[in-house]
Amino acid sequence: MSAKIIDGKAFAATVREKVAGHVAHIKQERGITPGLAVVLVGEDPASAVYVRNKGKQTVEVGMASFEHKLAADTSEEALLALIEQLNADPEVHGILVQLPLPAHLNSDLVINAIDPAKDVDGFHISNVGLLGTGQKSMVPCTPLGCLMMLRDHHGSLSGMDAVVVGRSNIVGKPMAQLLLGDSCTVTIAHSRTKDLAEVVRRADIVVAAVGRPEMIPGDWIKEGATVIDVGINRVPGDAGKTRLVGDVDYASASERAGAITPVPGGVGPMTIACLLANTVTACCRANGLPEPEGLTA
Ligand SMILES: NC(=O)C1=CN([C@@H]2O[C@H](COP(=O)(O)OP(=O)(O)OC[C@H]3O[C@@H](n4cnc5c(N)ncnc54)[C@H](OP(=O)(O)O)[C@@H]3O)[C@@H](O)[C@H]2O)C=CC1
Ligand SMILES: Nc1nc(=O)c2c([nH]1)NC[C@@H]1CN(c3ccc(C(=O)N[C@@H](CCC(=O)O)C(=O)O)cc3)C=[N+]21
Repeated sequence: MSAKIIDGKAFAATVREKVAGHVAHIKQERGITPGLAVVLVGEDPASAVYVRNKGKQTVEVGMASFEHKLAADTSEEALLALIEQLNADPEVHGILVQLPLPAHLNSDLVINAIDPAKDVDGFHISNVGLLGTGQKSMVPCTPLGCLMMLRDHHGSLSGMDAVVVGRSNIVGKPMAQLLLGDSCTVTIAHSRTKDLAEVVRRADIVVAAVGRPEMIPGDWIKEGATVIDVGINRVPGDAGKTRLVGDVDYASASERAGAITPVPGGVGPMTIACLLANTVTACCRANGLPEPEGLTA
């Protein structure tokens, strides 16, 4: 079988179009411009690219973008003071602190200082708890984007066997919660999992979020399964350049899968689109406006 390619780039464009429609409506009805603040600490070039892309797309959908770039040696007190200021700023509806933070900063402390209502990453303990108990929350962008693509492809996910490879707080765990919420039978695998190949072979849905280039070979994929590849790994390419690959060996996996997301052009663009969607949702909730439909979990 040759897999259907799930085009995250095209899907993300439709999400951004919906977001732009809601933004225009909110501006017209209430004179409010949804605003997203992104905080970057340090000079990591890859993070700087993401932050620039986010800022550009934020402006493109009609929202206000506030970028705060802090030196790598910024103190915890200074970062917490900025977060306090953004929490209090009525023009800021969403706050994202780019991770990972430099090692001298306690990221749990920093994230939990964000007003949960403005926590568009969905990483604050309140949002994690709300998601885990099936209550309305801010849902982490990457898992939300994956869920949107899965629902679009399958309709209902009820009763499907889903395997999430990776158990990070930002991808693996919230992904598993969302799949459980959609009534999948969920397995979370990680570096200590015994016989990962056997676990992955059972799956109707495989979500790979490991951070190891092409570690999942095609022969682990059940015939016809849906593969969502979250991994973003930069590896040496031709002529001294680098290229991006996922956590799944795309060439062999697409021979067996029913559907698969590419890297680049899969989960990555959906992550940014969902960040914009969460910002509009946060703005609506903050202003007592009806929630945008089709943009939340
Ligand atoms: N497309 C997008 O928008 C995004 C992409 N990413 C990408 O997704 C990937 C994962 O990110 P993130 O969750 O933050 O990564 P983390 O490093 O936080 O987590 C990786 C997880 O993979 C598990 N793991 C590591 N090695 C193995 C192995 N050999 N077999 C099975 N499991 C293993 C780890 O297990 P253990 O817990 O036991 O150590 C851990 O749970 C990265 O490539 C990252 O760049 C991340 C965020 C957004
Ligand atoms: N607080 C926080 N929230 C995040 O959501 C967050 C973060 N920190 N730190 C880093 C990771 C990573 N991440 C990506 C977002 C978009 C692409 C993306 O758009 N990727 C493009 C390719 C981009 C390129 O060419 O480099 C694609 O896959 O097609 C990738 C990765 C968000 N993260």
